[in-house]
Amino acid sequence: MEQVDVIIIGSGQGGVPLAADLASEGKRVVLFERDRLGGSCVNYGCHPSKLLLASAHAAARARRAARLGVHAEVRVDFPAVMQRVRRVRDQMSSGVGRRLEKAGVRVVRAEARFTGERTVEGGGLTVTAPLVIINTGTAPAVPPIPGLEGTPYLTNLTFFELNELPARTLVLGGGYVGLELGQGLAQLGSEVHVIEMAERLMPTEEPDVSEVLHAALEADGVRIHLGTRAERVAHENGRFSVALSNGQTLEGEALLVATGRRPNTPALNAEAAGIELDARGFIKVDDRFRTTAEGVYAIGDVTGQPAFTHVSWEDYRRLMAVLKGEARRRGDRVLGYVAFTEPQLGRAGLTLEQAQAQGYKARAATLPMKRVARAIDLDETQGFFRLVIDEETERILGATFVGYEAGELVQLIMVLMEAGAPWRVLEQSQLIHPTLAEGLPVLARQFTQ
Ligand SMILES: Cc1cc2nc3c(=O)[nH]c(=O)nc-3n(C[C@H](O)[C@H](O)[C@H](O)COP(=O)(O)OP(=O)(O)OC[C@H]3O[C@@H](n4cnc5c(N)ncnc54)[C@H](O)[C@@H]3O)c2cc1C
Ligand SMILES: NC(=O)c1ccc[n+]([C@@H]2O[C@H](COP(=O)([O-])OP(=O)(O)OC[C@H]3O[C@@H](n4cnc5c(N)ncnc54)[C@H](O)[C@@H]3O)[C@@H](O)[C@H]2O)c1
Repeated sequence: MEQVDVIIIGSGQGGVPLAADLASEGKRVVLFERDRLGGSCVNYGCHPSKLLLASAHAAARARRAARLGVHAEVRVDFPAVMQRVRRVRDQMSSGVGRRLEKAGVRVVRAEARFTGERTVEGGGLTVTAPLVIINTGTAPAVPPIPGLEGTPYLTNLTFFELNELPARTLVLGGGYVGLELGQGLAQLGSEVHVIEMAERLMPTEEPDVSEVLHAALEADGVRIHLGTRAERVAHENGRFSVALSNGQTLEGEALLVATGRRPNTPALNAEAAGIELDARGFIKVDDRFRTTAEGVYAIGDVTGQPAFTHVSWEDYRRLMAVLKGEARRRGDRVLGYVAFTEPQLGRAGLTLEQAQAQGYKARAATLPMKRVARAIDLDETQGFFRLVIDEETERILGATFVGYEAGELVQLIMVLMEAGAPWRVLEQSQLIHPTLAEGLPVLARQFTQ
């Protein structure tokens, strides 16, 4: 058995910079990765999906330009779209490999499992270290639908290998993955059906968010089936047929399963190292990323926190500070995220309902995008800006922006929240005309009434 200084399992968003920084400090670092370097975001998540959406949105915007008096004939070269997706993805993944190599990290391309306290085995190597960091992320959770197993259904792991645009695509799940990829495929020319078991799309978001996204997807030709589940799947002669609990049967050449995630912990043999998992199999950590085993830390999606790349990456910075003995914590940060649908959903902090449930004397103001001059200029008037404040402290508690490029704008609110600024800062700001951001002081002014 070899002794090293640090073992990292998984080359996810936090694991790679941690490995590189610690190795650059002169530590002997071994990193295990069983799949492609760079984790889900680079290979199967954020980037391949946003590369695909860049093409899809270009097609949709070109079609929408007719409303502005500009008529374009749109022809999608799907193989070229997918070649670009894979080319850029591969460049990003190779870049991760070069970064690790340059920093002097010893990369073991194999699945890792614990064999004892802070002792890990993989690829024929057994190593032990005083510090072990788990960054193993999540995998698609595939529901046990009769007939599904053994069919060539797609998940985010296989979707980006598509070479031909499916004439009809059935998407199971109307959450982030289902809506981004479902709308993207529709804009590229597939006939898309989204099947969601909840009564609305994006059921974890506010109801009027679901309404705007529902209308936008329908306008792109997506057919939406709510409050229904797939009960049986069959695949014959290259065609899927999915029997729904509402009695309908849908057919398609592709079936994308996007029904949520499960933690990558079964292979870890965590109990051998004294690492406790929660009831859903995520690794239990405290506010300093410590697992129940001394010297073993976990970061990123595998801890069951909101599953976003920037959260995992920020975990890396905070864990580095914790390891240096600084009084840094895991939880004291503003959570924001974006769904890259068209229009986008940009979220920061708490919704009104969440704030009230936490005991705040919360108040919300909403401004429809059709009252923002720039949105009218662009003919992009779907959606709204919503701000939630604490009436007692005047602090901003959260925001929901649905609209054109709303994901860029919501970050302005995140910075104000991080600074602890009161909503009056927004209200008093003279922002630039005509921009979308100019709507924000108008929104904040509602609190003066
Ligand atoms: C389709 C899709 C689109 C997304 N888009 C966005 C987006 O736009 N923005 C955003 O912020 N987030 C997005 N996400 C979420 C984002 O991808 C994750 O939150 C992010 O990758 C953080 O992951 P992580 O660092 O926890 O680990 P991951 O990136 O999941 O990496 C974990 C790594 O550990 C490896 N591993 C697992 N078990 C073992 C083992 N036993 N031994 C060795 N290696 C192991 C895995 O192979 C993997 O490479 C998207 C996700 C999906 C599925
Ligand atoms: N832009 C982004 O940042 C981005 C994009 C994609 C994914 N992600 C991350 O990845 C995570 C996973 O995304 P996801 O879309 O896989 O999960 P999700 O939890 O967002 O959505 C899954 C949806 O599937 C539905 N569902 C579950 N089982 C079903 C069934 N049997 N039949 C029909 N519907 C069913 C759920 O009600 C839910 O609406 C997200 O929560 C997010 O954290 C982020």
